[in-house]
Amino acid sequence: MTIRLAIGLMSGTSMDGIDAALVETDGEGHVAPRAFMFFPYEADFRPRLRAAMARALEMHAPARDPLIDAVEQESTGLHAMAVHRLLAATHTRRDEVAVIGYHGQTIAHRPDRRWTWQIGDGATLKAATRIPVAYDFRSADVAAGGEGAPLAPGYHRARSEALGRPLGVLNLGGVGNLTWFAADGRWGSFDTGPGNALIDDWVRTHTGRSFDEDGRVAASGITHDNVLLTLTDNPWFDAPPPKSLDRNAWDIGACRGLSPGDGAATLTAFTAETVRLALTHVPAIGRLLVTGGGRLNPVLMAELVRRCGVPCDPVEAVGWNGDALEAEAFAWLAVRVLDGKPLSWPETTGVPQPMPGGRLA
Ligand SMILES: Nc1ncnc2c1ncn2[C@@H]1O[C@H](COP(=O)(O)OP(=O)(O)OP(=O)(O)O)[C@@H](O)[C@H]1O
Ligand SMILES: CC(=O)N[C@H]1[C@@H]2OC[C@@H](O2)[C@@H](O)[C@@H]1O[C@H](C)C(=O)O
Repeated sequence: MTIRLAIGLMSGTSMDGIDAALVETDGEGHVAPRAFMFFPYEADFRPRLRAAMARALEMHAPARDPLIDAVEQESTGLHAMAVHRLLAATHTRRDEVAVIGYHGQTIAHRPDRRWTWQIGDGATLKAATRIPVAYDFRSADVAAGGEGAPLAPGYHRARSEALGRPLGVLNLGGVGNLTWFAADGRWGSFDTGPGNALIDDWVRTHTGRSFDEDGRVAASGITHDNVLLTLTDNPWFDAPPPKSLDRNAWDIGACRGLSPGDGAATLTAFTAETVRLALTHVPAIGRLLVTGGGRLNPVLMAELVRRCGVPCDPVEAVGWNGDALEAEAFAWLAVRVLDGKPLSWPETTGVPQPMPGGRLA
């Protein structure tokens, strides 16, 4: 097994910025995270990104578009800067890094139409950093009939091997996704529903802040069970996995007319309820380790425990870094791209066979 140094870059569906992780790994069970940095997007970049997303969702299939092209070039430049700053902060020479795993920014995800669209120009990032770049991680899976997401589960499996089973790893980013490991060795993954996306959208619309810091807005309100029922009364939750979601699959319309606090409380309860519904599709998992920004929201965590009826701990409880985990996953996946190994499995995305993927610049 070749052990390499890799950088993972994840700019997730929360659109808050770029997560950058430096990891030493063989793309299997050897994983030594070395460093993590977060580069928040400037406030004026986020509306441009949202506009690119809105444009992409109107399209029948990915196509060149001046607005999207401009946002892509800007985003690629920001990722190049993130790499340079990570290298400088960790005193790492670029020739020590075997590969960058460049996820890119998902602007639309339509596996039903057999496409998924992450903007980010791998060739430009390679030219700017002079490090090989693995990118376009999801297309091969979707083209083969998989969901194209989630892709971090292989990394969750590699990291959790020593932790025992059963176990669930829940990522609460913009969208939520669950990786489950049963006591008998079975495993699987799928998207659970909105993570923080609706809470963020509501709080931005009603308070102007970009997210509900420490769940304070939600804590000031009460959950409207009738609205919660409307939100959960959706056949998507009954559908068995595999399944995945576009960030904008749901919107905050059902909460129209509620006070800021009540809307935030109801949407926070909704996110937790979607996880309870997700658990009805999998064997008993015993414990949930929670990663992603949602683990920092105490109202959401309390709702999770109450509704799911299992202990829910931030991944820090087992020594992982919940801000870095998904970026680390793309470093690990990039090393697997170099080695031509599968990135997804029938259990994780529903792809017919274990599926290599990604492109190399
Ligand atoms: N202190 C906090 N209190 C409440 N919510 C928080 C806090 N910190 C972060 N968050 C939430 O976490 C979100 C960011 O989560 P994360 O960084 O995991 O998203 P992401 O990288 O876009 O994820 P993904 O790609 O998995 O969708 C923020 O938009 C916010 O909603
Ligand atoms: C299409 C896309 O970008 N999906 C993301 C999104 O954010 C969370 C959830 O939806 C997950 O399916 C995926 O990201 C994680 C990191 C993954 O692929 O594992």
